[in-house]
Amino acid sequence: MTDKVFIHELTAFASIGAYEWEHTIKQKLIFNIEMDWDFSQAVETENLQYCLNYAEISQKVLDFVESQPFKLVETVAYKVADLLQQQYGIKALRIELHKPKAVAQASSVGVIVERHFH
Ligand SMILES: Nc1nc2c(c(=O)[nH]1)N=C([C@H](O)[C@@H](O)CO)CN2
Repeated sequence: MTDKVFIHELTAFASIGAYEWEHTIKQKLIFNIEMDWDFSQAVETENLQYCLNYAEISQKVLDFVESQPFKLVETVAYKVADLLQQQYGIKALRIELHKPKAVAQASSVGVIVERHFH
């Protein structure tokens, strides 16, 4: 059995792009994040302290992504995965990162990173 906490369509405005002109603007990045987490202690105690707090993680990701420039979406996805693993001890996660305006003819483009740390 695997329990998961998810965050869908978390939207950041970031300095992101491979080209110099992209760093004169902010662009939208949208995250779908899924994180493995055993719910049993939280369910036994009904205590938020044993949860993977989706509100706290959402803010952590936004603060990280919006506070510094990045060139590639791959880098953002890798660094967010590392951040979540290191700060919360998440054992497995999946990050889907969209840069929706990057290709005019596509509704969205981006990358998917999956990690299994155990
Ligand atoms: N795989 C990737 N392809 C592209 C990226 C990227 O980060 N990863 N970035 C760009 C440009 O920044 C683009 O979004 C702006 O035109 C192109 N391809």
